[in-house]
Amino acid sequence: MTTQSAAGASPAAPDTQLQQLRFCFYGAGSMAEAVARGMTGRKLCPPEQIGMFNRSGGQRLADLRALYGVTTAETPEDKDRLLAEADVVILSMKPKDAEEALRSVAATLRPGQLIVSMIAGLSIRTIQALLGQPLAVVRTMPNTSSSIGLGATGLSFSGEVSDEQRRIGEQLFRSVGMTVTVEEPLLEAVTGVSGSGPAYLYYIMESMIQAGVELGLDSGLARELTVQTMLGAAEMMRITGEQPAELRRQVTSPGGTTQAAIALMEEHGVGLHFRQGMKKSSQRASEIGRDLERSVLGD
Ligand SMILES: NC(=O)C1=CN([C@@H]2O[C@H](COP(=O)(O)OP(=O)(O)OC[C@H]3O[C@@H](n4cnc5c(N)ncnc54)[C@H](OP(=O)(O)O)[C@@H]3O)[C@@H](O)[C@H]2O)C=CC1
Ligand SMILES: O=C(O)[C@@H]1CCC=N1
Repeated sequence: MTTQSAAGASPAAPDTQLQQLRFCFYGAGSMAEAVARGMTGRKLCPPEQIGMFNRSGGQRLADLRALYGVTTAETPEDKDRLLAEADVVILSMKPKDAEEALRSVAATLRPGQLIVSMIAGLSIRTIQALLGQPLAVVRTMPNTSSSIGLGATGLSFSGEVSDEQRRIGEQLFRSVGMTVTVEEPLLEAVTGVSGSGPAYLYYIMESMIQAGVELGLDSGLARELTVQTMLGAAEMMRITGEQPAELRRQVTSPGGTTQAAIALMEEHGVGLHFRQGMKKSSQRASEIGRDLERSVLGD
């Protein structure tokens, strides 16, 4: 029943068509910066063709200009111009700000522009209702690793998206990592796995470093060992194609140290609670989407 496909284990080469396009990030926070940094790092298009604005302006926009060479806007007129001139508008505000933000630009956007949303939970149907017209929408769930070209992004397309626009959406996120295409309802699962995913791994690494220090290691050393271990384990899975259970078996000597650690973790339900936490992220995305849909569409 679902379309699920993956592309781009490593970022795609710059695309000549994307070089011509104008992008506008509506919202200039962590996620907008992560994708813009990936785009400029990969030379997806000349940096001045990437527009960005936020609510508060000031130092944040000055920093983004200095770091990435992007174009920013502070006045309502300049924001409107960036939006109106963009081929691709990337919605990058928090879900709580989306309703007001989208309604306020409904009259500025026009058919032919591609709307890319990174907003957790917000459905294509709700976006189109807020914009007051059935514009072409790519709903996505990226993650912060896009900033170094190692993102993982789930994509879903509205019926209005042309083949050309679909390619633009895919290439945009392939330029900052790998992409998977799924039916829209599965974007909540992508949120639980890879959208929130970097935070789980940072959380594990925080614990590993803390335990290393409690065991007597210098904190810098504990950090280096932890990072290399995480990198090595991820690369082992990628390069060997082995199941993680098999790779874990290879580390675990009967009656040895790893077995003692895993047995204690299992006894305390670490794996179970980890899975429950991931499902909670996905459920939360659904709740956010339902609340917005109810507020906008009254469903
Ligand atoms: N962070 C992550 O790891 C991921 C986030 N997402 C999604 O990305 C979106 C952005 O998240 P994140 O970057 O973390 O959030 P941030 O809070 O870092 O950034 C939100 C940005 O939106 C701006 N904004 C809000 N309202 C308006 C408005 N009316 N006009 C102009 N700008 C506005 C804010 O401006 P100001 O600061 O001036 O108020 C800020 O620049 C969210 O919807 C989230 O669900 C998706 C995947 C991963
Ligand atoms: O925490 C959040 O709501 C966002 C969406 C996925 C990652 N961060």
